[in-house]
Amino acid sequence: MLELIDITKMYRGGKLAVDGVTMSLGPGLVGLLGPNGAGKSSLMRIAATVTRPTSGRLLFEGADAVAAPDALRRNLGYLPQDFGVYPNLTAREFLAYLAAAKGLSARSARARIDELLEMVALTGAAKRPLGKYSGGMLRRVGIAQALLADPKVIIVDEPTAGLDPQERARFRNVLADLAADRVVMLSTHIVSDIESVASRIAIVTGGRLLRHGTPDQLLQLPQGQVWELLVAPAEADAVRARHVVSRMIRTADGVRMRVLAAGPPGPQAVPAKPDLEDAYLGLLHAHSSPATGVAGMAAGMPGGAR
Ligand SMILES: Nc1ncnc2c1ncn2[C@@H]1O[C@H](COP(=O)(O)OP(=O)(O)OP(=O)(O)O)[C@@H](O)[C@H]1O
Repeated sequence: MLELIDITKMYRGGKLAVDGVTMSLGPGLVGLLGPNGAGKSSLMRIAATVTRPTSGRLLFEGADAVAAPDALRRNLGYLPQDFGVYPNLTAREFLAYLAAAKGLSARSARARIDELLEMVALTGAAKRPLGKYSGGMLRRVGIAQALLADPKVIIVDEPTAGLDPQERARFRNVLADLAADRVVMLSTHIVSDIESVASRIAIVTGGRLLRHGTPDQLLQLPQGQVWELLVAPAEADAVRARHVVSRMIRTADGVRMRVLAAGPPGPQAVPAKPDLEDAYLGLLHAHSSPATGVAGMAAGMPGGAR
């Protein structure tokens, strides 16, 4: 439904924020995962037709959405990272104002706003001024405004930043429901934000798309290369210097470490079942240090995902 073809974005001053990204998105939730500064917001602004790419093509239902963005814009809900509200308006007034700006009639706007407030669990708070809302409630207003025109494509930029775990979970569930028959693109630098809800995950760093695949395909990458071991506190630094450590916990018995390595990182190491955090860290490491990267992770990906 939405295709990005060899997209690049070079800002004034020469910063290459997006470097040849190609991805094709159909219904489902795609999680754009990458560290700060990876180019996620730039890519999302391009997909939302807010910024023009320096080169490359953006197609919506096969038609050029850079030269003629209106068809995509009519079908788009976008929640930018720096979403602002009018603090003196209530949620209902704010949504009514935006609905009018989008050209919805007052009557259909009223019905739609009721439906959306219910969906994001804000019906009870709809008459309170937005200035009195928590961060999580404001994000939910942000999602409601993105859904006003019942879009086919929903783009949300780091929507869970600053939310508590309960709000994060609620937000994830709302987006997962929406993704049943829509394209939902969500960016984050936190693996757990998307691991339970994304049908596909795109890993980006330095403006490049490292991998785009299903969670199962990504999980294949560190297969056989994840280990757990318990070391004395004095040995932990040496292990960290040699290997990618995806987790470590200090316990009464020593330091329990989870390590990515082609072979056992120590005599007591036992193999562990890879998770997405392992796959993500392994890919980032293989990209930044291809010579020492975890075996096979810089090369092709099983399942043909890219
Ligand atoms: N308008 C701009 N002008 C110049 N450079 C920019 C501009 N916007 C972003 N950049 C730079 O482009 C790179 C990618 O930024 P971007 O915001 O797209 O990344 P991100 O992955 O969304 O990061 P974050 O999670 O920190 O928002 C960064 O180095 C950033 O400083």
